[in-house]
Order: sequence, then C-alpha cells, then structure tokens
Amino acid sequence: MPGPSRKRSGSKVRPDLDFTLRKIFGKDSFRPVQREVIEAALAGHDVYLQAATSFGKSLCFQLPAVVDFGITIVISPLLALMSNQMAGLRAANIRVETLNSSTPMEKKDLIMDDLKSGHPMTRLLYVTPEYCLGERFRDTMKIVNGQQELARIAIDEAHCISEWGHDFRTAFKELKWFKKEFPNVPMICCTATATARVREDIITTLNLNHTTLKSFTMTTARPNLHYEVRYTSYSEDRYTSDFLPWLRAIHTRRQTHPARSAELLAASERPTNVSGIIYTLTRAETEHLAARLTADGIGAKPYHAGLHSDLKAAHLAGWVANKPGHDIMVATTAFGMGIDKANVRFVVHWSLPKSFEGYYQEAGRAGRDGKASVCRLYYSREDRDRGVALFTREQQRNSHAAKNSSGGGMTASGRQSVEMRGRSLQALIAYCENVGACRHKLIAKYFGEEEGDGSGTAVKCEWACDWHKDPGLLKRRKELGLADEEWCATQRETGAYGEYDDYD
Ligand SMILES: Nc1ncnc2c1ncn2[C@@H]1O[C@H](COP(=O)(O)OP(=O)(O)OP(=O)(O)O)[C@@H](O)[C@H]1O
Repeated sequence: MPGPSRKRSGSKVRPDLDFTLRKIFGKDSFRPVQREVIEAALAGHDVYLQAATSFGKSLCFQLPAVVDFGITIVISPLLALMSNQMAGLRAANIRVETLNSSTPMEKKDLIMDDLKSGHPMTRLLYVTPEYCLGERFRDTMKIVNGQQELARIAIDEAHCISEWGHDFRTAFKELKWFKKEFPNVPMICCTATATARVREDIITTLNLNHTTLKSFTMTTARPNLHYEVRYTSYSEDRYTSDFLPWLRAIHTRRQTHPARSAELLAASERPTNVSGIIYTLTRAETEHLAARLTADGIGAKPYHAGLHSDLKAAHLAGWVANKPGHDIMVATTAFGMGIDKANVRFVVHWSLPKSFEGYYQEAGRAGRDGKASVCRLYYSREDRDRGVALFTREQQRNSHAAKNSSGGGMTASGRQSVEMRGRSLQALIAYCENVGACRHKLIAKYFGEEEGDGSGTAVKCEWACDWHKDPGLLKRRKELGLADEEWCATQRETGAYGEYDDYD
C-alpha cells in the first residue's frame, strides 16, 4: 500500500532518477539497493535504512529531496557532518540551508521567510535535534506543512535515538514530535550501526508507520577493509617497535614502484606519504603523537574538541586536500561520524576504543573509494583495564549525579544506557582477545547478522583480516605481545588505572 494521501505525492510524473544521479550528483550508476530505497521514499513510505559505513546512505534522502516537491528536513547530530554534506550539495548547485545555534539572526530570518513563503527555494534544511525542540522552528514547520510543502523528514545517524545505541542524545528521542504532529509526512532513518534492539527502539520511538514501513537492513560488511589487531603491552613502545616501521614500509612501496607512483600522482596523492587517521583516547595523546610523527618527518596534525575552531578547520581542509604536512590526522572521537574522504588508506586505533559501534564507525572512515585499506587496532591488557576503570568511574559519577539531582538514583533509561555501553565494551574486548575467527564475521555477528542463512548474504572475507591471513602467527603474536593476566591483576589491585585522564 502506498503512503500518505498528500497533495503532491500523487503526481503521475515519474522523475528520471538515473538522469538526476548523473546530471546533478555526478555519479554514473546507483549502488545496489540505493534505487529501491529512493523509490520507496518517493512513494511516500516511511523508510528505515541500515547499511555499512560508506554505503551512500545520504544520497537516499538527498536525491528524493531534489526530484520531489517541497522541502526535506535533515536532522543530523554534528555540525561538522552537516557542513560536509552541505558543501557537496552546494557544489552541485542544490539549494541547501542550515539552522543551528550559530546561525546569525539575520540569516535565520531569511531562511524562515523562505520556508514560509508557500514555494520555498530551499530543497534541504539541515538542523540539529536540539534545534527541533525550539518553538519558533516548530511553528514554522506547522506553517510549511499547512502549505503542503513538507516533503519528508530524514534522520541521519538514527542510532542516537536509542538509549541502547552508542552516542545516545536526549534530543533525538524528542524527534517523535514530527510523527505526532505530521502523521502523513514520511520519514527516512539512516544508520550504519544498530543492533536488532536499537533498530526496534528507533522504529517504536519515532512511531514509524508499521503498515507502510519499508525496512532495508543490509550487511555491515566492508570487504575492502583489512581488519587486524596488534597485540602490545605498556612495556613496549608501539610507535617505534611496530607503527613507524610499518608506515615507513608503506612509503617505500609507494615510492619504489614507478607505475604505482604515477597512479598516485594522477590521483593527486603523494607517493612519499599516505593518508590516514590515528584515533587516540585523549587530547594530550593526539598532540603528543602528532608531534612525534612530525619530528620523524611524517606530516601529521592533531584534531580534538579543545582546539580552536579555525585551527580544526585548517587541519581538516589540509588533510582533505592531501596537503604536505597533513597526511595523518591524529584525532579523538571528535573526528569521526560523517568524515567522507575517499583515499584514507589506514585507520589506526592507538588504544581500545570506548565501544564496539564506535570502533566500527571510526574504522569505516577508511577505504571509502572501495580500495584496499587497513584498520589496525592496538590492543593491550593494560588498555583494557584502563578502559574498564574509566567506564566504571563514569558510571559511578552518573549514578551519584542522578542521586543528587532527583534523590532517587538513576532512571531506568539511564541504567539501560550504561548497561549497553558496558556490554559493548565487553564485546569489543572479546573481539580483540579472539584469535580463532574471522574479524569480518565477528563484526557481522555483533550487529546480529546471521551466518549462512541461505540468503547468500553471508559475510565473505578474502584474506582481509589477520586471522584469515595467518591464524598461527596471530596466535603467537598474542602470546608474545600481551602482558600476562597475573601481572595485570596486580596492577589493578594497586590502583594503577585510577590516575588516567578521562576520555575526551
Ligand atoms: N551511486 C554512487 N556512486 C558513486 N559514489 C557514490 C554513490 N552513492 C554514494 N556515493 C559516494 O559514497 C561516499 C559515501 O557516501 P555517504 O557519505 O552517504 O556514506 P554513508 O552511507 O552515509 O556512510 P557513513 O555511515 O560511513 O557516514 C560519498 O563520497 C558519496 O558521494
């Protein structure tokens, strides 16, 4: 059954999707399933889209916004993520605007006037979930809908709605206002990281129309990514013993093969270096590691929430443009969701990330052009214990804060969120400790993908993980690389992990 009976969705004119894809978005063809998602959205269905990092989810709400009548509201958690998408749309001459806390008042008035004009020029409006709580915004939406100009609501990174998801944000939950107020306006929700529970939570919280909902849940598989865990300990300097030699070897390979060098130059890359991201847990670590790389003649810049916005923008622009001195971004998780640079050849996690979903998201910044790229995670048992200690400390702090503010301790949803993060961290630790299975399969399993269910969608790994490459070597590396459990237990007892900075 088609969707709502809105004034213009009944139009008999079928937009030429292939033409728009080529002419406006500059792409040759749709990737598998993109067309089906777009057609469902245009037919007025509510759509749930879960697909791997770099699948091309944004196009699934951007293209309908261009060919359909009315305006599409895009709700996105991060200003950086919005800017990234908006820059791409503007380059394609698509009228796109944003309203957020930093939009100057005059600009806000101009945008609002356009929205309420009865024939808005704006095709897509990007807002944060917090902005959607405002009375002025809500009143404007009511006017736009009254004029039958509200085409659809797109929610990017929709897992932020669920307390069982990572990166939960209270304001995301309040997006249920849209369906309550405009039951006939279709929604499209996109995410790369949702477990079955999170998926159900998103659909229920937003009150998506179950009878007409089109749900697309695709594999998380990224076959071009080579996942590997490197075992290490605090008695070893992973920089000198492992990372630097590995990086230097890549540089040598790129420079010493004339054909490869020519290919890189043609793609505006420099054979003397390689583009990558290193994730660290704290701001101090980003600065320290970037300085160390620079001292060794490798272009690297730090990126974290404590840097001045001009400096962050300069570091990002230099890195995106493959500018000398900007080859590696050493970043906290402030740099992640929505970063869409095609030729990132490696993502390194310098230590254990906070959650399984965070790991998958961040690793997913690599190889977005489909070419082989490496995702390397340094794992030590000291990092593990430090991660668990930080999580416990955060949990205790939240619990005290809840007790002090309400007198009654943590709410059920607060407990859910903590429980989820604890499970996710434990799952990531188990993933790292595992030397007996394919990394791609372990990731798929975490996100609830069935193995060998006959659908032909089972995750395939063609030597693209450390286990497939050499299971024996992987086992030996683990035995030799990690500190032994007895020593770690003594460290824990003496409170060695209490002194570390919090995540930032
Ligand atoms: N049909 C297509 N042909 C070629 N490139 C495409 C196509 N669709 C999308 N892309 C490109 O793929 C890249 C990834 O798209 P997008 O940023 O939408 O990914 P995503 O699914 O939102 O991923 P993530 O969840 O990791 O942010 C973009 O550079 C986009 O331009």
